[in-house]
Amino acid sequence: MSKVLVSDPIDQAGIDILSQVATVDVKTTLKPDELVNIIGEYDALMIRSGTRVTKEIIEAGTNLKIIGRAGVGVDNVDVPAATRQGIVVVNSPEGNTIAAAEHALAMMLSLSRHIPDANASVKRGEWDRKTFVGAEVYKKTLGIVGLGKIGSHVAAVARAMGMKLLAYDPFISTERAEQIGCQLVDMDVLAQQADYITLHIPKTPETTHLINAELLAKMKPTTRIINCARGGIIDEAALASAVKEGKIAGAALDVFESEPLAESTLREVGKDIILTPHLGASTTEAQVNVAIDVAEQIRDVLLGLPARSAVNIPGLGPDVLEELKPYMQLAETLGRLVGQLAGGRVELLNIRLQGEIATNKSQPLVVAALKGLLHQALRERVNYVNASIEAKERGIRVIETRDAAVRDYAGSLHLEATGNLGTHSVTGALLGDGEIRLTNMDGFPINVPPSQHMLFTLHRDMPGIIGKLGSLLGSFNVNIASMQVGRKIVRGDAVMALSLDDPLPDGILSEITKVPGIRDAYTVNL
Ligand SMILES: NC(=O)c1ccc[n+]([C@@H]2O[C@H](COP(=O)([O-])OP(=O)(O)OC[C@H]3O[C@@H](n4cnc5c(N)ncnc54)[C@H](O)[C@@H]3O)[C@@H](O)[C@H]2O)c1
Ligand SMILES: O=C(O)CC[C@@H](O)C(=O)O
Repeated sequence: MSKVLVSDPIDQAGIDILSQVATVDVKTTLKPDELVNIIGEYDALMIRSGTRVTKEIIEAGTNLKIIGRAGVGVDNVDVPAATRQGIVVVNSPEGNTIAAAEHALAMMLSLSRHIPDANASVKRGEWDRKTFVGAEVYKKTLGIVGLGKIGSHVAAVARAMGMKLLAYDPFISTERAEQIGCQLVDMDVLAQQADYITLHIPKTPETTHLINAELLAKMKPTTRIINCARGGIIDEAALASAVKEGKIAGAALDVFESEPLAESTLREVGKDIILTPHLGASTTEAQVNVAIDVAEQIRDVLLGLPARSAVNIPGLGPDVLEELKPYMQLAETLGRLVGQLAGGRVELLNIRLQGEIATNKSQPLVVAALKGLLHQALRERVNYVNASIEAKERGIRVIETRDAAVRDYAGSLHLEATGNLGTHSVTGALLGDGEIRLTNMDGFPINVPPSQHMLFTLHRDMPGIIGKLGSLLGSFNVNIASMQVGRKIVRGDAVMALSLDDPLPDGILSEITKVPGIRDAYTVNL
């Protein structure tokens, strides 16, 4: 049975799902060196934001197949190191969207009305109404930095509260922003005009210290900033000075450059800075959502199925996976087949996507074909995560073409592999019931389902050849399950595709090519 380590507090709903397929150990107080020492035992690791999954931990995780982040941000995982080792990294892109958006809105209102300090003063026995005079958000301008899932929900609620909306997001179209009721502007305009600025972007090299002393200097003295995205997007020292010196009115922060927040000038500023301990996703609802979402993906990967929200499988989002899932198996099967037909060292793989799969969302099919192609050499070491890297490192050139006009099946794939032993090609399609059909081999039309053990021959189409091959296989105690001949012209060249109940014994291929008329024979195990 597989073993899963849960190293941060995760809702029981997630543990229950994992327990269906694995032994689950919940250890939420491990120090980094303790995690390095035990991670080798586990097939999967499930975390929240508390565990930092470093390269050292990943390298010690020799059995790891998947790291599941119960939340959005994967900045606490060394994703390149995981990719290199073929470990899938998944997250829950939507499970805590509402929770994080509502926390940002709560922070905005709390900051405007001094709720945390007013509450503390009443609890101290005071009744001070002068100190806590606030500001309204109605008719004020909210500048949203990052108009993704959380930013869009914040926009919808803020609009309903009567706020005017500006947004900065270089990756969002003007039409999309207008749909949400936002005017797209550049960061400087947003900084100069907004009364409230809320951040909903990932932390990347481009966004680190996006809010710095220079930008703070452009803001109005009445501006308030909310950060429920990631620590480090704001230069904390510059922010603390700007609020202290009255250059801006205040800030509400849920996330910090280093967490837990150590000694910091942010604590010294008083009622105009509100701090919460990374609570954006901490609602009962969000924790159930993310736990279920990520646990289901870990379960699927441990069962050999693809994950719907893998962050390190190029192009494979949930919507794409839904559409391409049936074709992934086809691509991998054809990759395995053509790799074994080509034998030796493959240098070039031509992939043609035909019919309904000839779209620009087809990159996962290329990855699946490469995974199949490399299976012979790498076995279980190759997977959807590292197939492209492994192919590149082996010097395999990949050429991808698309032809939507081919309509003999709804969608079909044609793979041609060229290596030091020659060139071979296969085509395959899916039938209406999802069954795979091999429809062409080396240019000869066939119509056979793939099977575990197969034999292909290239021969001259002449009487008696099938009988001789059958007798030869019989003499080696190999049972034929099905057989089909594909030819272009009568008595010309032909291929034979045989499904066998047993693997071919060593040495039989050279006997097969001694049969008069048979030029070549290839054994394939799928
Ligand atoms: N505080 C919490 O507990 C909590 C909870 C959930 C999410 N988060 C964080 O909130 C952030 C947003 O999450 P989301 O689900 O909305 O993500 P998302 O991917 O849906 O949206 C992010 C948006 O940022 C934009 N963006 C990327 N780089 C940018 C740049 N350089 N400048 C401006 N915009 C840029 C993208 O185009 C995208 O629209 C993430 O950092 C996530 O980790 C925090
Ligand atoms: O795990 C958490 O509580 C925080 C999650 C949040 O930061 C996220 O990026 O999803």
